[in-house]
Amino acid sequence: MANILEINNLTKSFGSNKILDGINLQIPSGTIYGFIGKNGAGKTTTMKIILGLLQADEGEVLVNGEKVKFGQSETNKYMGYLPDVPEFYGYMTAKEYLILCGKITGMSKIQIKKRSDELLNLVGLGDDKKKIKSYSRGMKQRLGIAQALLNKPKLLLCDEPTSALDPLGRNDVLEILEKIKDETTVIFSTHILSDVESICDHVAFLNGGKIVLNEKLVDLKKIRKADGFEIVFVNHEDCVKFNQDYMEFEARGDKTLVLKNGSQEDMLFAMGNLAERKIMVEKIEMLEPSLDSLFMEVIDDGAI
Ligand SMILES: Nc1ncnc2c1ncn2[C@@H]1O[C@H](COP(=O)(O)OP(=O)(O)OP(=O)(O)O)[C@@H](O)[C@H]1O
Repeated sequence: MANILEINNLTKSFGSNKILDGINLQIPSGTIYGFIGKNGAGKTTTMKIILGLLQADEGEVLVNGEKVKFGQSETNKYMGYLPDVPEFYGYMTAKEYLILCGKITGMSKIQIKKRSDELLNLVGLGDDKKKIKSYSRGMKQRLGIAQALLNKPKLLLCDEPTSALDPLGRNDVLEILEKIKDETTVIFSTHILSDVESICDHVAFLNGGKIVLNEKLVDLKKIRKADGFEIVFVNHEDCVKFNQDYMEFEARGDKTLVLKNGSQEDMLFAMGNLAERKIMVEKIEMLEPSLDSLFMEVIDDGAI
Protein backbone atom coordinates (compact mmCIF):
# COMPACT_ATOMS: atom_id res chain seq x y z
CA MET A 1 0.00 0.00 0.00
CA ALA A 2 1.38 3.44 -0.93
CA ASN A 3 2.16 5.90 1.82
CA ILE A 4 -0.02 8.98 1.76
CA LEU A 5 2.34 10.70 4.19
CA GLU A 6 6.05 10.32 4.83
CA ILE A 7 7.96 12.28 7.41
CA ASN A 8 11.73 11.97 7.35
CA ASN A 9 14.03 13.21 10.09
CA LEU A 10 11.82 16.18 10.97
CA THR A 11 13.37 18.58 13.45
CA LYS A 12 11.97 21.79 14.90
CA SER A 13 13.02 24.02 17.77
CA PHE A 14 11.47 27.15 19.20
CA GLY A 15 14.45 29.09 20.54
CA SER A 16 16.47 26.63 22.58
CA ASN A 17 13.45 24.38 23.04
CA LYS A 18 13.76 21.36 20.72
CA ILE A 19 10.21 20.18 20.11
CA LEU A 20 10.75 17.67 17.28
CA ASP A 21 14.01 15.79 17.35
CA GLY A 22 14.28 13.88 14.07
CA ILE A 23 10.88 12.26 13.74
CA ASN A 24 10.15 9.63 11.09
CA LEU A 25 6.70 8.41 10.19
CA GLN A 26 5.19 6.56 7.24
CA ILE A 27 1.44 6.53 7.01
CA PRO A 28 -0.20 4.08 4.60
CA SER A 29 -3.43 5.03 2.78
CA GLY A 30 -6.73 3.80 4.14
CA THR A 31 -5.82 3.88 7.82
CA ILE A 32 -6.94 5.81 10.86
CA TYR A 33 -3.75 6.83 12.60
CA GLY A 34 -3.77 7.89 16.23
CA PHE A 35 -1.06 10.46 16.87
CA ILE A 36 -0.63 10.39 20.61
CA GLY A 37 1.31 12.66 22.88
CA LYS A 38 0.84 14.48 26.14
CA ASN A 39 0.11 18.23 26.16
CA GLY A 40 2.93 20.17 24.58
CA ALA A 41 4.53 17.08 22.96
CA GLY A 42 4.53 18.74 19.53
CA LYS A 43 1.46 17.28 17.81
CA THR A 44 0.13 20.62 16.54
CA THR A 45 3.64 21.67 15.53
CA THR A 46 3.96 18.51 13.41
CA MET A 47 0.58 19.10 11.77
CA LYS A 48 1.43 22.71 10.94
CA ILE A 49 4.65 21.59 9.25
CA ILE A 50 2.72 18.96 7.25
CA LEU A 51 0.36 21.74 6.11
CA GLY A 52 3.27 23.99 5.11
CA LEU A 53 2.23 26.56 7.72
CA LEU A 54 5.40 26.26 9.77
CA GLN A 55 8.98 25.88 8.64
CA ALA A 56 10.95 22.85 9.78
CA ASP A 57 14.60 23.24 10.78
CA GLU A 58 15.56 19.95 9.14
CA GLY A 59 13.96 17.00 7.41
CA GLU A 60 11.23 16.62 4.84
CA VAL A 61 7.56 15.83 4.55
CA LEU A 62 6.01 14.13 1.51
CA VAL A 63 2.26 14.15 0.98
CA ASN A 64 1.06 11.78 -1.74
CA GLY A 65 4.70 11.55 -2.82
CA GLU A 66 5.11 15.34 -3.22
CA LYS A 67 7.39 17.40 -1.05
CA VAL A 68 5.74 19.97 1.22
CA LYS A 69 7.21 23.44 0.83
CA PHE A 70 6.83 25.96 3.62
CA GLY A 71 4.51 28.84 2.70
CA GLN A 72 3.18 27.14 -0.43
CA SER A 73 -0.16 25.43 -0.69
CA GLU A 74 0.61 23.00 -3.56
CA THR A 75 0.33 19.82 -1.44
CA ASN A 76 -2.66 21.11 0.51
CA LYS A 77 -4.95 20.00 -2.34
CA TYR A 78 -4.51 16.49 -0.96
CA MET A 79 -5.36 17.46 2.59
CA GLY A 80 -8.23 18.55 4.77
CA TYR A 81 -7.51 20.07 8.19
CA LEU A 82 -9.65 20.22 11.26
CA PRO A 83 -8.07 22.51 13.88
CA ASP A 84 -8.81 21.81 17.55
CA VAL A 85 -11.18 24.76 17.79
CA PRO A 86 -12.56 25.47 14.30
CA GLU A 87 -13.78 29.03 13.68
CA PHE A 88 -16.81 29.89 11.57
CA TYR A 89 -18.96 32.86 10.61
CA GLY A 90 -21.64 32.53 13.29
CA TYR A 91 -24.29 34.43 11.32
CA MET A 92 -24.36 31.78 8.57
CA THR A 93 -26.10 28.42 8.45
CA ALA A 94 -23.97 25.31 7.93
CA LYS A 95 -25.07 25.08 4.32
CA GLU A 96 -24.29 28.75 3.60
CA TYR A 97 -20.88 28.26 5.15
CA LEU A 98 -20.03 25.22 3.04
CA ILE A 99 -21.23 27.03 -0.10
CA LEU A 100 -18.88 29.92 0.73
CA CYS A 101 -15.95 27.52 1.27
CA GLY A 102 -16.74 25.72 -1.98
CA LYS A 103 -16.76 29.04 -3.89
CA ILE A 104 -13.41 30.07 -2.36
CA THR A 105 -11.82 26.80 -3.43
CA GLY A 106 -13.17 27.20 -6.97
CA MET A 107 -15.72 24.38 -7.04
CA SER A 108 -18.60 24.61 -9.55
CA LYS A 109 -22.13 25.40 -8.33
CA ILE A 110 -23.32 21.87 -9.10
CA GLN A 111 -20.36 20.31 -7.31
CA ILE A 112 -20.89 22.55 -4.29
CA LYS A 113 -24.58 21.66 -4.02
CA LYS A 114 -23.98 17.92 -4.37
CA ARG A 115 -20.98 17.76 -2.07
CA SER A 116 -22.39 20.01 0.68
CA ASP A 117 -25.66 18.01 0.82
CA GLU A 118 -23.68 14.77 0.94
CA LEU A 119 -21.39 16.03 3.70
CA LEU A 120 -24.07 17.68 5.83
CA ASN A 121 -25.93 14.36 5.80
CA LEU A 122 -22.74 12.50 6.67
CA VAL A 123 -22.14 14.69 9.74
CA GLY A 124 -25.80 14.71 10.81
CA LEU A 125 -26.48 18.37 10.03
CA GLY A 126 -28.50 17.75 6.86
CA ASP A 127 -31.77 19.23 8.12
CA ASP A 128 -30.25 21.92 10.24
CA LYS A 129 -31.42 25.46 9.50
CA LYS A 130 -29.96 27.13 12.60
CA LYS A 131 -27.24 29.77 12.54
CA ILE A 132 -23.81 28.40 13.45
CA LYS A 133 -23.58 30.76 16.45
CA SER A 134 -26.23 28.65 18.22
CA TYR A 135 -24.32 25.41 17.62
CA SER A 136 -22.91 23.24 20.40
CA ARG A 137 -19.19 22.44 20.36
CA GLY A 138 -19.98 18.99 18.99
CA MET A 139 -22.04 20.43 16.11
CA LYS A 140 -19.23 22.86 15.29
CA GLN A 141 -16.72 20.03 15.27
CA ARG A 142 -18.95 18.02 12.91
CA LEU A 143 -19.33 21.02 10.62
CA GLY A 144 -15.55 21.40 10.75
CA ILE A 145 -15.18 17.84 9.48
CA ALA A 146 -17.65 18.53 6.65
CA GLN A 147 -15.67 21.61 5.66
CA ALA A 148 -12.35 19.74 5.79
CA LEU A 149 -13.78 17.04 3.52
CA LEU A 150 -15.26 19.42 0.94
CA ASN A 151 -12.56 18.90 -1.69
CA LYS A 152 -12.41 15.11 -1.16
CA PRO A 153 -8.95 15.08 0.44
CA LYS A 154 -6.85 11.94 0.46
CA LEU A 155 -5.64 12.82 3.94
CA LEU A 156 -7.56 14.39 6.80
CA LEU A 157 -5.56 15.90 9.67
CA CYS A 158 -7.59 16.31 12.84
CA ASP A 159 -6.00 18.12 15.75
CA GLU A 160 -7.54 16.91 19.02
CA PRO A 161 -11.00 16.61 17.42
CA THR A 162 -12.68 15.18 20.50
CA SER A 163 -10.85 16.81 23.40
CA ALA A 164 -13.39 19.53 24.12
CA LEU A 165 -16.48 17.36 23.65
CA ASP A 166 -18.82 15.49 25.98
CA PRO A 167 -19.11 11.69 25.52
CA LEU A 168 -22.03 11.93 23.08
CA GLY A 169 -20.30 14.58 20.98
CA ARG A 170 -17.10 12.52 21.00
CA ASN A 171 -18.93 9.46 19.85
CA ASP A 172 -20.54 11.33 16.93
CA VAL A 173 -17.14 12.58 15.76
CA LEU A 174 -15.52 9.14 16.09
CA GLU A 175 -18.33 7.51 14.12
CA ILE A 176 -17.92 10.03 11.29
CA LEU A 177 -14.16 9.49 11.13
CA GLU A 178 -14.69 5.75 10.99
CA LYS A 179 -17.19 6.09 8.14
CA ILE A 180 -14.81 8.06 5.91
CA LYS A 181 -11.70 5.97 6.31
CA ASP A 182 -12.09 4.03 3.05
CA GLU A 183 -11.90 7.26 1.06
CA THR A 184 -9.72 9.38 3.31
CA THR A 185 -6.78 8.47 5.48
CA VAL A 186 -7.25 10.07 8.88
CA ILE A 187 -4.54 11.28 11.25
CA PHE A 188 -6.01 12.09 14.53
CA SER A 189 -3.96 13.70 17.30
CA THR A 190 -5.13 13.23 20.83
CA HIS A 191 -4.29 12.47 24.40
CA ILE A 192 -7.60 10.62 24.93
CA LEU A 193 -6.49 7.03 24.61
CA SER A 194 -9.92 5.42 24.73
CA ASP A 195 -10.82 7.32 21.52
CA VAL A 196 -7.75 5.90 19.84
CA GLU A 197 -8.61 2.41 21.01
CA SER A 198 -12.11 2.64 19.65
CA ILE A 199 -11.34 3.68 16.05
CA CYS A 200 -7.64 3.78 15.18
CA ASP A 201 -5.85 0.91 13.49
CA HIS A 202 -2.36 2.39 13.90
CA VAL A 203 -0.84 4.40 16.71
CA ALA A 204 2.26 6.55 16.93
CA PHE A 205 3.45 7.94 20.27
CA LEU A 206 5.32 11.23 20.25
CA ASN A 207 7.39 11.80 23.37
CA GLY A 208 10.50 13.84 24.09
CA GLY A 209 10.58 15.02 20.46
CA LYS A 210 10.74 11.46 19.08
CA ILE A 211 8.33 8.84 17.80
CA VAL A 212 8.91 6.30 20.54
CA LEU A 213 6.43 3.76 19.31
CA ASN A 214 4.68 3.18 15.99
CA GLU A 215 2.59 0.05 15.60
CA LYS A 216 -0.65 -1.44 14.42
CA LEU A 217 -3.00 -1.44 17.38
CA VAL A 218 -3.61 -5.21 17.11
CA ASP A 219 0.14 -5.94 17.03
CA LEU A 220 0.74 -3.64 19.95
CA LYS A 221 -1.76 -5.52 22.04
CA LYS A 222 -0.32 -8.87 20.98
CA ILE A 223 3.24 -8.05 21.97
CA ARG A 224 2.29 -6.56 25.29
CA LYS A 225 1.61 -8.90 28.14
CA ALA A 226 -1.86 -8.81 29.62
CA ASP A 227 -2.52 -6.39 32.45
CA GLY A 228 -3.32 -9.19 34.92
CA PHE A 229 -6.73 -10.71 35.54
CA GLU A 230 -9.94 -10.07 37.40
CA ILE A 231 -12.36 -12.21 39.37
CA VAL A 232 -15.99 -11.16 39.66
CA PHE A 233 -17.63 -12.93 42.60
CA VAL A 234 -21.32 -13.77 42.89
CA ASN A 235 -21.51 -12.17 46.33
CA HIS A 236 -19.64 -9.54 48.29
CA GLU A 237 -18.89 -11.78 51.32
CA ASP A 238 -16.93 -14.31 49.25
CA CYS A 239 -15.04 -11.47 47.64
CA VAL A 240 -13.99 -10.07 51.03
CA LYS A 241 -13.08 -13.53 52.39
CA PHE A 242 -10.91 -14.36 49.38
CA ASN A 243 -9.20 -10.96 49.56
CA GLN A 244 -8.33 -11.51 53.24
CA ASP A 245 -6.40 -14.66 52.27
CA TYR A 246 -4.87 -13.17 49.13
CA MET A 247 -4.10 -9.57 49.91
CA GLU A 248 -2.13 -9.03 46.71
CA PHE A 249 -5.50 -8.71 44.94
CA GLU A 250 -6.98 -5.20 44.72
CA ALA A 251 -10.69 -4.66 45.24
CA ARG A 252 -12.60 -2.86 42.49
CA GLY A 253 -16.13 -2.24 43.67
CA ASP A 254 -18.10 -4.70 45.83
CA LYS A 255 -17.57 -8.00 44.08
CA THR A 256 -14.48 -7.65 41.92
CA LEU A 257 -10.82 -8.36 42.66
CA VAL A 258 -7.95 -7.62 40.30
CA LEU A 259 -4.45 -9.09 40.35
CA LYS A 260 -2.34 -6.57 38.45
CA ASN A 261 0.32 -8.21 36.28
CA GLY A 262 -1.04 -11.61 37.33
CA SER A 263 0.04 -14.35 34.92
CA GLN A 264 -1.99 -17.24 33.48
CA GLU A 265 -0.39 -19.52 36.09
CA ASP A 266 -1.60 -17.19 38.85
CA MET A 267 -5.05 -17.32 37.31
CA LEU A 268 -5.05 -21.14 37.19
CA PHE A 269 -3.97 -21.23 40.82
CA ALA A 270 -6.82 -18.86 41.79
CA MET A 271 -9.33 -20.97 39.83
CA GLY A 272 -8.17 -24.15 41.62
CA ASN A 273 -8.41 -22.43 44.97
CA LEU A 274 -11.90 -21.10 44.28
CA ALA A 275 -13.10 -24.54 43.16
CA GLU A 276 -11.63 -26.18 46.27
CA ARG A 277 -13.41 -23.72 48.53
CA LYS A 278 -16.62 -23.99 46.46
CA ILE A 279 -16.75 -20.24 45.95
CA MET A 280 -19.00 -19.25 43.06
CA VAL A 281 -17.81 -16.61 40.64
CA GLU A 282 -19.52 -14.80 37.79
CA LYS A 283 -16.36 -14.68 35.72
CA ILE A 284 -12.58 -14.81 35.71
CA GLU A 285 -10.76 -13.18 32.84
CA MET A 286 -7.37 -11.93 31.71
CA LEU A 287 -7.38 -8.14 31.25
CA GLU A 288 -6.40 -6.72 27.87
CA PRO A 289 -3.43 -4.38 28.03
CA SER A 290 -4.89 -0.89 27.77
CA LEU A 291 -3.35 1.93 25.79
CA ASP A 292 -3.35 3.87 29.03
CA SER A 293 -0.88 1.46 30.61
CA LEU A 294 1.26 1.46 27.46
CA PHE A 295 1.24 5.23 27.40
CA MET A 296 2.40 5.38 30.99
CA GLU A 297 5.24 2.96 30.17
CA VAL A 298 6.32 5.08 27.22
CA ILE A 299 6.18 8.27 29.23
CA ASP A 300 8.09 6.71 32.13
CA ASP A 301 10.79 4.99 30.10
CA GLY A 302 11.09 7.32 27.12
CA ALA A 303 10.88 4.17 24.99
CA ILE A 304 9.52 0.66 25.05
N1 LIG B 1 5.22 29.64 17.89
C1 LIG B 1 5.76 29.11 18.99
N2 LIG B 1 6.74 29.72 19.65
C2 LIG B 1 7.31 29.18 20.76
N3 LIG B 1 6.93 28.00 21.29
C3 LIG B 1 5.95 27.34 20.68
C4 LIG B 1 5.30 27.83 19.50
N4 LIG B 1 4.37 26.93 19.11
C5 LIG B 1 4.42 25.92 20.00
N5 LIG B 1 5.37 26.16 20.93
C6 LIG B 1 5.74 25.26 22.03
O1 LIG B 1 6.04 23.99 21.49
C7 LIG B 1 5.58 22.95 22.32
C8 LIG B 1 4.72 21.99 21.51
O2 LIG B 1 3.50 22.62 21.20
P1 LIG B 1 2.35 21.90 20.37
O3 LIG B 1 1.20 22.86 20.32
O4 LIG B 1 2.90 21.39 19.12
O5 LIG B 1 2.01 20.67 21.33
P2 LIG B 1 0.80 19.66 21.29
O6 LIG B 1 1.38 18.30 21.36
O7 LIG B 1 -0.09 19.97 20.14
O8 LIG B 1 0.09 19.96 22.65
P3 LIG B 1 -1.43 20.26 23.04
O9 LIG B 1 -2.05 18.94 23.27
O10 LIG B 1 -1.27 21.04 24.31
O11 LIG B 1 -2.03 21.07 21.93
C9 LIG B 1 4.87 23.60 23.48
O12 LIG B 1 5.78 23.66 24.55
C10 LIG B 1 4.55 24.98 22.97
O13 LIG B 1 4.53 25.90 24.02
